[in-house]
Amino acid sequence: MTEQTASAAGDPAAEAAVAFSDVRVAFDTAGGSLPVLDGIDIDVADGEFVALVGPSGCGKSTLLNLVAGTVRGQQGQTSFRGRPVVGLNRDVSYMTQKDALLPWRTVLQNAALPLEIAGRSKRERHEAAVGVLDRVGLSAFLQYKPHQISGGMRSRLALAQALLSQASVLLMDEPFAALDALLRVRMQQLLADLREERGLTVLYVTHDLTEAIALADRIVVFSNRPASVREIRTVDIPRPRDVAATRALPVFNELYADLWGLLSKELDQAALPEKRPAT
Ligand SMILES: Nc1ncnc2c1ncn2[C@@H]1O[C@H](COP(=O)(O)OP(=O)(O)OP(=O)(O)O)[C@@H](O)[C@H]1O
Repeated sequence: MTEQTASAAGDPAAEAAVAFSDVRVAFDTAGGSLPVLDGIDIDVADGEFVALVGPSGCGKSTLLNLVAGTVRGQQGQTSFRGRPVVGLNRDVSYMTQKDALLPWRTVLQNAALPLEIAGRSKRERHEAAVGVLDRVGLSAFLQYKPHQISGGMRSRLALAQALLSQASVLLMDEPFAALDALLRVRMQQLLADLREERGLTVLYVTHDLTEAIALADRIVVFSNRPASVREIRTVDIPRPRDVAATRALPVFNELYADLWGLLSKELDQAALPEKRPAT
């Protein structure tokens, strides 16, 4: 299952929706230069779902920021559909850890925003937004403002917004972390279904290995910061998937144990200095 290159098949450069080539990123901080990404090489094929897992703070969100064009590396290249990302990338939909809902707009108006920006008619916007809000379970809250709904509802609204954008590439940073277990599985299923329907490419950061296995075609495991690609695993579960049912598959347990072992090793290494006996 291990792959040395991150391309799914064939010529990666020709197929890649997103490509990181020897990307290095360091941030200037009060304490000096903080190396975050260390020579990242990953190709994400068009229509592929790639989950990014790794220790907290290793640089996963930074990787999404490179694709969104809000961060630039000091070395290497991040490409989007064959072209280097040099400024804000408006061809992706980015669901960040903190939602960007407009407080003065209703749930319906927030959801429809991407369609408004795309110049769709009022009627078209309304119909599409109502349909997706229904699928995320918010149809009873169309006229509410963001501060009037719960954290979990806000993240479902942010998901609706992302799904209503016409972008074919979704960047998702722990999008379902605020949801309870049952709702999380339902939203994962919705994402999996829409991904099949629309052939979406998804780059998905998560700390939840269950979620990574249930949704992804491949899972990239990162090292501690500065992050390098530790391993890439292919998820050999046929699609379309019934998200909840994936957990009962033998391959699920095997992969979970494998990923858990890889991540535990990283955490152990990060903890090494504290493990040394006091002298
Ligand atoms: N703009 C910035 N300026 C300075 N440091 C930054 C900046 N953005 C991120 N960092 C630092 O870079 C490191 C990696 O951050 P990042 O958010 O990419 O990690 P992550 O793997 O997504 O973390 P988590 O899993 O906890 O969400 C962290 O130490 C963070 O403090």
